[in-house]
Amino acid sequence: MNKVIKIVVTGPRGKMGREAIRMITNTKQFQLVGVIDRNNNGKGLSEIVSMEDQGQDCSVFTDVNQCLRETKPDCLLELSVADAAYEHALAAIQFGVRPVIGTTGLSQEQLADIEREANENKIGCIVAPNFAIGAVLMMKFAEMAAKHFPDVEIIEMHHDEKVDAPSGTALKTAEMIQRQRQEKQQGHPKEIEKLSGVRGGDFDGMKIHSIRLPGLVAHQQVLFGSVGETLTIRHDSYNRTSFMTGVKKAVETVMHVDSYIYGLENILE
Ligand SMILES: NC(=O)C1=CN([C@@H]2O[C@H](COP(=O)(O)OP(=O)(O)OC[C@H]3O[C@@H](n4cnc5c(N)ncnc54)[C@H](O)[C@@H]3O)[C@@H](O)[C@H]2O)C=CC1
Ligand SMILES: O=C(O)C1=N[C@H](C(=O)O)C[C@H](O)C1
Repeated sequence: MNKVIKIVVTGPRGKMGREAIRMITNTKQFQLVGVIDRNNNGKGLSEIVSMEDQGQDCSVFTDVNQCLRETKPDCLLELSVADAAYEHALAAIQFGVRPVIGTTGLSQEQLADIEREANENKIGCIVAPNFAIGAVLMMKFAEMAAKHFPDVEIIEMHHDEKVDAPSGTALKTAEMIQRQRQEKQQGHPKEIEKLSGVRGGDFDGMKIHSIRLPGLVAHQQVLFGSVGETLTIRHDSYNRTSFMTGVKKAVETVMHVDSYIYGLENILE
């Protein structure tokens, strides 16, 4: 029989945190042993979130070190904000706890530190800018298309509570396209922005456009253009349950690896 995986969730009052707690509670081989919240140290989880459809209560911590010392988890599921995620991930690795990081907005330097610490300490760590299987396929398809279509623009659309722009998914998509695409500065060489920022952010000559509106969840279009044709690859997450298959897969997988992995595509068969 498989061993039960003991999990600490960060950001338990957040949109992803609440969904993840529901998934963990409904998964036999997972056990929620603690949560890390910005406030509410010493309270019970049931005092800070509605536990209607959830069976497992646990303690709330604000200090990551105290939480890891007292709860002794196998995995830290990070779903809060970038700077806290960095601190939580490094602390987890020091305690021998495997981080699964869904939080986006971490800098390249922060990710490089986490990668180095995980690899030096031989602790499995998975960073997944998007846990939705369809989003991972969208990125892979975009990477394939980029070999044939060097002209590309990325439009990502999210709810207006999102703090980081561009999204982690858009950045990861651009990185994957960059691996295949011939170097190219797109658009007219003498292009003039008459309104600042109107052509979007520049990633190695590719443009990324970020849209924020109430009503949206998480959506992205990758548009390729060539002579007389365009190709559009689009993914939509309509709710946060869409991310849970990937979260589950990442938590199960991180228990069997001893190094840093960036991107869910690297663990899907
Ligand atoms: N990888 C993926 O598939 C997905 C990633 N995300 C990312 O996950 C993160 C969370 O997203 P949401 O749940 O939508 O945001 P949210 O704003 O609803 O929740 C974030 C929570 O983190 C908490 N928090 C802030 N500082 C903290 C700290 N120091 N310690 C513990 N908790 C702290 C906040 O109080 C809040 O409850 C974001 O970075 C988002 O981009 C979101 C959806 C999918
Ligand atoms: O904040 C969100 O909502 C999401 N964040 C991730 C990102 O930045 O790519 C994943 C998904 O797009 C939802």
